[in-house]
Amino acid sequence: MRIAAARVIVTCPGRNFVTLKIVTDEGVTGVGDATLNGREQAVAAYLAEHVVPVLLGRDPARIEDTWQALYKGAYWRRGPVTMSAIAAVDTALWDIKGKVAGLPVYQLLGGRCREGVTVYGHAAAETLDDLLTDVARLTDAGYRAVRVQTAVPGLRGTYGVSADPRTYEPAGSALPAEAVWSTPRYLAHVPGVLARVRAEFGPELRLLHDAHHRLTPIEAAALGRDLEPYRLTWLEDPVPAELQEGYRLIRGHTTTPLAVGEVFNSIWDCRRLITEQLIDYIRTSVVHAGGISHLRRIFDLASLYHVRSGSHGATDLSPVCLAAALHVDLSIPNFGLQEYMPHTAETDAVFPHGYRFADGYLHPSEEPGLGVDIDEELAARYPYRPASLPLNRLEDGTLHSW
Ligand SMILES: O=C(O)C(=O)C[C@H](O)[C@H](O)CO
Repeated sequence: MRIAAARVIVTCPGRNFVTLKIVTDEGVTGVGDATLNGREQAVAAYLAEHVVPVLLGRDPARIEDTWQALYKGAYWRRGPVTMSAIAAVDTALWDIKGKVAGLPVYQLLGGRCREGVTVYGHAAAETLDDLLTDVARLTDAGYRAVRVQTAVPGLRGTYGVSADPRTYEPAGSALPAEAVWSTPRYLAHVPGVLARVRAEFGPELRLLHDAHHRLTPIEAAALGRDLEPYRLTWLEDPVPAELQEGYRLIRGHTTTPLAVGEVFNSIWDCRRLITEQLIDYIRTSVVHAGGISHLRRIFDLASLYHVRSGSHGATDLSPVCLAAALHVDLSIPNFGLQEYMPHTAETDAVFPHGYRFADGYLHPSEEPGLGVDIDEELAARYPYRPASLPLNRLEDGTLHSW
């Protein structure tokens, strides 16, 4: 069997997604997500110009060899654009392999390690009372783990809080919108929020919080300490992760578990944090960390060091990525949690899929392959719309991490 065609499909059913569809000379197809929020066209061009020509005529069964060819063959290794493009190819080839074998991909990865994939949902609101209502919405729906974000009084545009709590769309305008940030206000506000949610919902509900790369290590250490009484499952992205020594400093001061990795692209970004046991959850995703093959490699390394998976799963990762993530989640020994934000009805229609949510768990499709596809005709009705992630400024105007 040979790869006969590979199509790059950019569509915007409410938000932009980039999908690669590989077609073999025997008519078997596979799909892979290549969406990089706010930089979609860079990956689309990388795929169309530099990857598709290399794929044509290759044996689709040679997944690892193709991965190595794209990684080593570029010479310019790693980075989000390259690794998202490689991810799309890798994911599509696993999809094809599953279809050819007549098995869901998780069976090819070693089979089930659990009955379902525990997911966490997102509760977010402007006020504490509305937040409690939103957490209740999720627990009523069966979620066992909830990420909790609120607006910080006095600040415009706090991360994670949108007008409609059921949607999360940070890339809301063609050019970057600007939000305002104050670490002192945030640090004064958040512990009270978690205290109230814990008091209201009791000890069983797993609670998470995302600082979204905004703190310094010592600020994060103080927050981690303040949050200890509320027994978080994790504090996410406490500091920008370029300076990984920062995690040692945080670790030295708090037992609040730490999660990071959604912006990481390769095992090399994760190695130190994992092998020095500076984190508890690694949040790399299929789409941004080189596909199913490379994600497995990262999670295998993590398993040696008591680090569990906690894959990124915001709505800017397409249903193709989520479907693939579930096959990985089901088959690894050190699964932790999977992030889950349901996509809109328009997105779900463009990406028909067989995964389903029940009682706090997601279950992958039992169809051969990944159990997800793209309806190309429908996708063509939603042309690309430029959309940028926001900027964040301190109250005095200084640019800060968003
Ligand atoms: O899901 C999360 O934890 C995020 O932080 C989501 C990111 O802001 C989002 O994927 C950026 O595109």
